[in-house]
Amino acid sequence: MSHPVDLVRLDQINVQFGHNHVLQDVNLTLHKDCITTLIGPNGAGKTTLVRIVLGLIRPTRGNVWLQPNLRVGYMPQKLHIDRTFPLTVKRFLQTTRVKDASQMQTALDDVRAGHLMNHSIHDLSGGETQRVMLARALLREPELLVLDEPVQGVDINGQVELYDLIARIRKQRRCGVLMISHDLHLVMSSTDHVVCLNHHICCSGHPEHVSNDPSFIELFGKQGAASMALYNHRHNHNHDTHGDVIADHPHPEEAQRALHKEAHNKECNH
Ligand SMILES: Nc1ncnc2c1ncn2[C@@H]1O[C@H](COP(=O)(O)OP(=O)(O)OP(=O)(O)O)[C@@H](O)[C@H]1O
Repeated sequence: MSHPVDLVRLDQINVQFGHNHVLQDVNLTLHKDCITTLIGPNGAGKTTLVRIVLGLIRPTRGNVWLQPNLRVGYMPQKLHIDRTFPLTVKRFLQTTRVKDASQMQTALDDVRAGHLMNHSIHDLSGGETQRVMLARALLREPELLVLDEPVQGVDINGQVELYDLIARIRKQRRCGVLMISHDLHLVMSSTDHVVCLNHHICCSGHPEHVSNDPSFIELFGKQGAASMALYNHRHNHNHDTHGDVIADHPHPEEAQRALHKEAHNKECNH
């Protein structure tokens, strides 16, 4: 089992805006080749935590360590470009330091948007816009990719595709990924590590472990938590013609327990 490579270490991070204590004693380590997803209710401090990682704000208290010269690719929540400002995808990608056409084409191909190079940025669908923003973040050849709600404004099929794409990019590039998500169902299959944040870290770990954690259930309600547990239920037992579980196969609960154990061992592929 190889040792995980740390990209970012946050130690006892506190952030206060006036009297608003937004982050309290947050410890978080981001690893190479590991997708970490931040989930939590509105106003929980997720974007604030991401901004700490990006160095956009300083914590009121606590330490931030980044691997020296860490290359970070950032995909913001939304693109704010005036519709009256004519801008092609190519020109948008050129707003990075990269001007090389083949590099831009590769980044677009990697997010399955190779055909959009000369399209106007204003005419793209929600899913296409997110892909182009992802391509722009990839142009930095990031060792850490930071994605703030990457599937916002994308229809449900597009959301599944985007999460698959992110998982594939991680596999290809072996970068670390930090993303914020509200998609309690969808995120489960494409993340290694979930951090449930509500000003402090309520619970964290492998998605299947977190979905059964009492503090997670308290935060998202039984229904939300149960739907995720259901989503994660892999059908690793057989039924007879009446629908009963066949005895010589593991009972679902036993199988689920075994799965948790296996999942703990496999977290972050290490
Ligand atoms: N620069 C700032 N100055 C003052 N207050 C801020 C600032 N940035 C964020 N806040 C406050 O901090 C709290 C957390 O905001 P943040 O955007 O981190 O939450 P979030 O979990 O990302 O929310 P959402 O899911 O709604 O995007 C909010 O109450 C917000 O108003």
